[in-house]
Amino acid sequence: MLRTAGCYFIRTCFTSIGLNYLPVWLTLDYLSDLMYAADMAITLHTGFLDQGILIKDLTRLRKRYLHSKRFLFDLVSLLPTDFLYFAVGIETPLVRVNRLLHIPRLSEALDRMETRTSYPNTFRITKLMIYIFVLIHWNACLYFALSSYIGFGSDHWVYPNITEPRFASMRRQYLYCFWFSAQIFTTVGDTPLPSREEEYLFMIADLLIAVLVFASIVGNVGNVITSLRDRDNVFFPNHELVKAYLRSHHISKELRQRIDNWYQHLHINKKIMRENEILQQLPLHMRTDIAVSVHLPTLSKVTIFQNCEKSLLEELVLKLTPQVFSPGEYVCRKGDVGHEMYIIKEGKLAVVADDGVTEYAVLGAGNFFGEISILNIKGNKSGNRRTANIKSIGHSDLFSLSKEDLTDVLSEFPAAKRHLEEKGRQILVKMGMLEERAEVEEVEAEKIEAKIKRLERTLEDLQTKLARLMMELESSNKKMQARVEQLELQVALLETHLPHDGQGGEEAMGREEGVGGEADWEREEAEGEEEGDAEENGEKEGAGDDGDVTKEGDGESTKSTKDETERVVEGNKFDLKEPDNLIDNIHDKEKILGKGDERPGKGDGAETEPRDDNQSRDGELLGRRRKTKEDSDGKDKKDSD
Ligand SMILES: Nc1ncnc2c1ncn2[C@@H]1O[C@@H]2COP(=O)(O)O[C@H]2[C@H]1O
Repeated sequence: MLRTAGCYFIRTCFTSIGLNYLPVWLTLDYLSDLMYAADMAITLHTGFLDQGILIKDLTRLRKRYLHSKRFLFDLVSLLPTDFLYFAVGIETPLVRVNRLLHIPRLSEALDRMETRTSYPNTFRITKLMIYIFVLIHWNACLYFALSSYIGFGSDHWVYPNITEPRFASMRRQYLYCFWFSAQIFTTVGDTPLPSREEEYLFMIADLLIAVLVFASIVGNVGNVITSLRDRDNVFFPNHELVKAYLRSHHISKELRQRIDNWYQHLHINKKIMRENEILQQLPLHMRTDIAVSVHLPTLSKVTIFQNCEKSLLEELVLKLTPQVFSPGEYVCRKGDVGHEMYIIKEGKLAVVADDGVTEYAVLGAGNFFGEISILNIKGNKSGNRRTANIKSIGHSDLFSLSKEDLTDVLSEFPAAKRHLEEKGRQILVKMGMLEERAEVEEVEAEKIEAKIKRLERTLEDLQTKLARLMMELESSNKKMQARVEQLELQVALLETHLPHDGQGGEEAMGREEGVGGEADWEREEAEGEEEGDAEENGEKEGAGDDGDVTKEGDGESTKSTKDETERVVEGNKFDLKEPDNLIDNIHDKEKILGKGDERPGKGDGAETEPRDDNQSRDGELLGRRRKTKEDSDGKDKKDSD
């Protein structure tokens, strides 16, 4: 594409160059045609993303390409217009003007490269330079063509006479035109004054384009510089701001020097401090992958994490915060409250005495420290305070891990926690800061606490069960009370209808029959209900059992509840049998009444008839009652079976 953009114009405008190198141009032309054809074939087979899914289906790909504007451009640009050479002659490259339709592909290709390159700013500047170069080249070609049209050397503005040996060579022709064009586009403006209208028009157009070119150069370069500064600001803390702050607060020269050194170290060694902030925009899984690939080598050097599962490391790696300490700087001081632990990525640190000189130990890459004060080790006399001073020997690169994050991670990985605690305990023992008796006491206290918690839980369970039983007992009592009241009512009704006055007439007996019938029916119904309730209770118990499967001893308690419920139901049944006895008593009374009728002196012959009627009715009534009772007994029996 670049070749087309460059060569087409040079061949057309610089006719001598075009003709002298004709075989070269023709070879290049047909080679580039072949490449365009290959490009079309590749485009036809290149998959595309549809809603994030890569489409590779050839029919869809073909349909998409053949219906696109790009296909139209590609097709027109490849039309074999070269056959027109036979008509206009081989020295007229204008017949291939359609090849210029490929030029938009150049910008497409450059844009695509820009998104992929690791150096976007360098690429942007290079792209800008290419565009400017092509523009100056085209303008140089047009200037030479216009000079040729006006006449070489006819005035000061046009290209000098090419018959002069100084200006005859092709190289000189091209270089002069390019220089002339570059002067216009860079707005240097040191060009000969135009004298003809065509020349003025050419210059006006060129100067207008030049303004745009210049503006775009300034704008693009400015953008690149700004984005470089932005990148620095994102990667590193803003030094300028800090400097201004330090100046305004009259900070001592020595401290300012230390801060400057620290900034220099960050920049020189490319220590990126705000990586968590930068990566924040990415989805979590990508962040994890990046963090794992960047920091895993350091973490896997740390002894406690060497045998850890990958998932633990992945969790940890996201929570690490990089920190850089300068030479002689204290990372922590003895007696301070500990809020984080540190893992050494690079550099050396010393465990020093309070004088800051005596070194107890030197820690290097892969070591960690600061865990004792944040782990709550039992028996640790210093509690949550730092047990030692840690001083950076040179510049040191550390990862800090906050107490909360460490506790979070370790709660899921007890083996790592034990390992850390063990190491901390060893140091404490060495320093004589571990109170072993206190440790044992703490363990005991923990055990007792756990026991109390267990007992509290058991007590709560028992209380729940007791409340349930009480409720059941109360409901059974209510039912029994209701039943007793019902039966008392029945007895009272029956007693009021017993013949106190010898008027055992039809009316009384009829009512008695009705009442007795209702009573029996009610009894049966009530018994049915009672049994239904008992069954329901049984079901409830069953449900209760299912719900409590995890609780110890529930089986037994449920069983006892069931027994009690059965006992309650049995009690009800026992009570229910009472009315039957009562009814039997009533029957007996009726029998006596019947017999009373037969007693002498109770009536004359005239009365015998109706009495017989009464007697037979009474007999019927009794028979029916017995039948009802037998039926109900039989039903009871069946039910109980
Ligand atoms: N003798 C030692 N050797 C190695 N590390 C130590 C020694 N004494 C203290 N430390 C570490 O220094 C840290 C200081 O803060 P911490 O007490 O939280 O945890 C301490 C240990 O991790």
